[in-house]
Amino acid sequence: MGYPSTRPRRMRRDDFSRRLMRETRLAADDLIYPVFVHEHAQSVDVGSMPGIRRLGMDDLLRTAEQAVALKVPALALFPVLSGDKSLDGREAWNPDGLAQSAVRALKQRFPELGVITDVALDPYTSHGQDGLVDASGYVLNDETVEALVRQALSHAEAGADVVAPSDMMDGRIGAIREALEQAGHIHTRILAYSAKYASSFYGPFRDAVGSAANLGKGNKYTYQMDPANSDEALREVELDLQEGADMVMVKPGLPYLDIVRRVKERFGAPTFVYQVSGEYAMLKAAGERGWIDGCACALEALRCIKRAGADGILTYFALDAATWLKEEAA
Ligand SMILES: NCC(=O)CCC(=O)O
Ligand SMILES: [Mg+2]
Repeated sequence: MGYPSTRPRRMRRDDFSRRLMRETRLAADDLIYPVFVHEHAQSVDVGSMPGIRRLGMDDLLRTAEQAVALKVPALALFPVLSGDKSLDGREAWNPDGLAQSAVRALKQRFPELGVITDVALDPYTSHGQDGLVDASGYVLNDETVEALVRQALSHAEAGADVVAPSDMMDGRIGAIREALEQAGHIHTRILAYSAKYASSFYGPFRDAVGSAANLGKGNKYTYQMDPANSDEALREVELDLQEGADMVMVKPGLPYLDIVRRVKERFGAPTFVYQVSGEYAMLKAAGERGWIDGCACALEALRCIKRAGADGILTYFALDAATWLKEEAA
């Protein structure tokens, strides 16, 4: 027999056999669209995230309509406050606050669209941290958890389908789950940001929600995870699942796919990935300069996140990607 004895290229030769042996598929069903909503009627561009705007209520509803039409299953809502920031972030659990009002408006118009809310204090605190701080600036765990419980309950009462604690306090999933059960919100899902790393890729997001100036030179190293760690992510995910999380998340995405793979293999739980603002900004910027094919690279990144083990992806490309996928299939 001649050399080579095996020819893997046979299966790659034609489109039909490439399609037959494709191991994973990216679909609109896999995508969650993060949206920024603010109090003003006019929408405003986010400079460091081309194509992304802080939405006024009308545009938020228009965006939701597009998501429904493209079969994107859910939106993740991030409020941008201009005033009302305080040391303890109390606006976070105002039943008539921006997030709560946006949830009500969305669920009323688009009951079939999943609405995910962010549970964390950073959009609401004058210091830009995700929780309450002591005199030295240290983020207090148990006091913060109490505030997060109030915030999560106010979201559930407004009609949120999923509450997503993104704060990384210890024990908050258990506390929120117990409070939801006691209040009769037995159907409210919890998407836990379980392995959220202290990443520099969040920069454009902090511009978008306007917490960058509040945070100043501060950092989140005392609660978000060290990018050097992997075993710690498994311990965090295990705790959140024990405490009652329905879904877990790894964040950011592309530089953390080893974590995604370990989490999915170890626990087999619904596992989500947040392709964060910095990842989006890099792809957009290089695409706009013509240095890469922005659309092809975005779809490739999303496919790789899926291949690593993600069941779904929070991505600022969600609507674009759903459109491109539709065009590909046509
Ligand atoms: N809770 C959301 C974030 O902290 C940042 C997400 C991003 O950078 O896109
Ligand atoms: Mg934890």
